[in-house]
Amino acid sequence: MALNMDKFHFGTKDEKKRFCIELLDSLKERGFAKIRSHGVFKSVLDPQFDQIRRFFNLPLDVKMKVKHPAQATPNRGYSYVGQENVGNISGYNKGLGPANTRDIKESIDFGSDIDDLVENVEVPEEDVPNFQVEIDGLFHKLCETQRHILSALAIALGIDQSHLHFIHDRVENEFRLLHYPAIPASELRDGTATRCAEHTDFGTITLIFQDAVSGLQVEDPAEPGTFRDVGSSNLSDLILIVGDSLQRLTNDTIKAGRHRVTYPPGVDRDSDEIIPERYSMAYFAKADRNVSLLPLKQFVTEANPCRYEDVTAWEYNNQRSASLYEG
Ligand SMILES: O=C(O)CCC(=O)C(=O)O
Ligand SMILES: [Fe+2]
Repeated sequence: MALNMDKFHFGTKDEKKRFCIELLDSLKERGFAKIRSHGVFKSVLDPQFDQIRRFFNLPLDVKMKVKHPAQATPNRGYSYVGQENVGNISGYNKGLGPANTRDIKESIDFGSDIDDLVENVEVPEEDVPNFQVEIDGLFHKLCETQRHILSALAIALGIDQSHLHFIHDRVENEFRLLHYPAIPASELRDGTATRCAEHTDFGTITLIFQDAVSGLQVEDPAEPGTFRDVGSSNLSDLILIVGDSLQRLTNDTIKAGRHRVTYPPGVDRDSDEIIPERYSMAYFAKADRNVSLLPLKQFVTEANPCRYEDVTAWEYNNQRSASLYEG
């Protein structure tokens, strides 16, 4: 069931509080939360998905004009199918070292226009008219939504909202558009290839929109190893997943949601059925690079001693990203 964010903005004091508690409960019980009325309207998302389709339908040599730079982070620009393999970190997460699963996806990443570490890689106007201006607009809109969600989580956790905002002050977030090409179901059968291998995200929170094909799955926190489908009956359902940085800051009070993208619900894995192409958008909120991810003092008690070492958001991000990219 989707939580209605109107209750947070316009509800009574009790309704607002209830929204915050239900949000936190959903993250703890299901590993994700689904949110409606989050401020990004269907009338914006529908044409945005069309624009994303236009970009990925361009010939490869045109997409390569905005290719991902050689350095792994921060993520900017276009990554071709096979360039990033999330499977390399699935094993890392479990302490097993790199795995060998290919991701069958292509993506393009953007940062904020005030990020002074790197320039944004911009899609030229002649390749997809209005693309960049709309992406920049959506980036800002999602940044606002992210701030409201952080406020709601702070209320539910009983911590200072302004502190969570302060550590995201420099907007060092990343916005990723993804295309998963159509493939025969049989290509995923032996496990050497997938759409996006299981992983946790590195930042604080991730906001995802997916098209009707679905295929996103989140691990059931109560049953590690069991992944459950997260369908989007409505294109504007926002799926919220917690990343490693927030798990660290809260000293495991909220755990990062392990997720992956695989067969859409209803596909017969033993057939040669073609899995339709899929498009999604993922907005990764990140703590400012210089912020320490040492657990906040409110979450460190005698019963729950500090579980993590002092590492900055940037150091952590780079440790995790190092194994992701091919070139
Ligand atoms: O495509 C999706 O729905 C999720 C993608 C994802 O998990 C990621 O890029 O980190
Ligand atoms: Fe992810």
